[in-house]
Amino acid sequence: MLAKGVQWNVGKVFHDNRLLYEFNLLPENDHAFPAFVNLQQPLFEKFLHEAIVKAQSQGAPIEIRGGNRIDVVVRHEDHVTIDVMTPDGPYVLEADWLVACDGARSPIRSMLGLGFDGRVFEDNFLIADVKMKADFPTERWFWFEPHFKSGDSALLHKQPDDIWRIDFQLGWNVDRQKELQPENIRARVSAMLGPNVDYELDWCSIYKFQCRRMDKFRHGPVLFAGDSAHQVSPFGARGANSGVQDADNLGWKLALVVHGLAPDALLDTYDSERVYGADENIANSTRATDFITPKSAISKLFRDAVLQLAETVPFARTVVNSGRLSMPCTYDGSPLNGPDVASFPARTRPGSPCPDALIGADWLLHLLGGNFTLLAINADVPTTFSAYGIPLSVLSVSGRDNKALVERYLGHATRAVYLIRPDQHVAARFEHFNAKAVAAALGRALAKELVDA
Ligand SMILES: O=C(O)CCc1cccc(O)c1
Repeated sequence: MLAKGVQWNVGKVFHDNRLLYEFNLLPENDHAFPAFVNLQQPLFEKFLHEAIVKAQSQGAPIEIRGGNRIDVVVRHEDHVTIDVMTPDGPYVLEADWLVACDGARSPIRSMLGLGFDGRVFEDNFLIADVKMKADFPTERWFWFEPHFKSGDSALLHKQPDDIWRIDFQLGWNVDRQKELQPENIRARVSAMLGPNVDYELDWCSIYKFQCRRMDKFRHGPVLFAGDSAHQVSPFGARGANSGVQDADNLGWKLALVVHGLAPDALLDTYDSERVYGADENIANSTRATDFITPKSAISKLFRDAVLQLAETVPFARTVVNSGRLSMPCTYDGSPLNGPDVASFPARTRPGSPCPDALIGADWLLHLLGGNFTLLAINADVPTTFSAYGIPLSVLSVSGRDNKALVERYLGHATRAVYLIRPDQHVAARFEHFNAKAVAAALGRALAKELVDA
C-alpha cells in the first residue's frame, strides 16, 4: 500500500494568487510511516482483498460472498437473523454478531429504524480526477477564492497512477447536469492548470456532504462501523481513516469477547470510544467546512480578515482552516484507561495512540504488534507475564542514545513500564513493574471492572 500510495508531507495554502503559508505534516523524525498516503478507495479495497485471501490461505475462517444483499435484519437480544438475497435465491443467516459496514446510506441502519443526525451542508463540490504527467510537486495545494475563478475554493492533490484529484467548491443550488458536462469541467480545470497542461478527465462527480453520526454505534449484537455510523466532509481525510480506526478498535475487542476472554461490556467501550473519536472528527470537519464555506456575511467578513492577516501575521495562520488532517484520537476519559504517571510525557498518556520510534534497526510500532504488550524502557520486567488467560508480549528496550523514544515515552524519567493495547493505544503506565498493578490494569482494559462495578 505504501509503495502504491502517493506520499505527501507539504501543504500550501493560497488566497487568490498569493501563497499564505505552507506546512509540513511530519516535522519530526523517527517514524516508519509517512504522514499521509493518498490512495483511491478501490485500490485500498484491492489490498484488503489480497490480505483476506492471504489470511484464508493460512486457515482464517473468512468467506467473501459477492452478490449477496441483506433484505431483512431482525435483532434479538443475543443474536441476529438476516434474510439474504442472491442471484441463486434467498437464504437465512443467523449470527452472534453483525458488523454493519454498509456505508453512509446503510440499509441495515434503515432496516433497524435507527437515526443518523447532524448538520447538512448545502454547498456543492465538483470532484474532477484528471490524468496528467504534470510537473506539479507532490504537495496538497488549497486555494481560497482562487484567482483562476474555477470555484469559491479549490483543492489539488496527487493520487497514484498520475491521477490528480481536484475539488472545486461550486456553491448552492447548482445545475448538476450542466456542471457535469465535460466542456464545463474542462473549462474549470484548464483555468486552474493553465493553457499548456495536457490532461484527460478520468472521473467526475458532484457531492454535497453532511457531518452526522448515529446516537450509538452498538445496538446489542449489531455494531456499526465506518460511514454507516458517522459521516464527515472529505476535508481532512477523516472519512476512510476513521473507518479504519473503528475497525482497529473493534477487532481486538470482538475477538476477546468471542473467545470468552473478555465480558460483553468490552463492546460497549467500542461505542463510547469511537463515538468520542467521531465527535472529534465531526467537530474538526464542521469547523473546516464553516471556514471554507462561510454561512453568513459576518462569518465571511471574519474569514476574509483572517486570510488577509495570515499573509503577514503568523498567529492568524493557525486560524486558517482548509481541513486539519486526520490523526488517531486519544481516548481521554475512557473507562479502559488505567493508572498514569503524571510526570511522564502527556503525548503518551493512557488512551493515546503510541508514537513510533526507531529501536535498533526496527520500529517500535512494528515490534509492538497486535497483542497486549508490556513495554519496558530501562526497567526490569519478567520475560513472560499473563493474567486473565491472556499472555502479554513483553518488549524490553533501552532508552540510551534514543532521543525520540526518551522524548515520547520517558520525558525526564529514567525508566517506565507501559501496558499497550492490541490497537497500539496506551492502556496504563507505571514507574516500575508491579505484577498486581499490571494485572489490575489489564483487567480494566478488558472491561472487567465495568462488570464488577
Ligand atoms: O486533503 C484533504 O483534506 C482530503 C482530500 C480529499 C479526500 C477524499 C476525497 C476528496 O475529494 C478530497
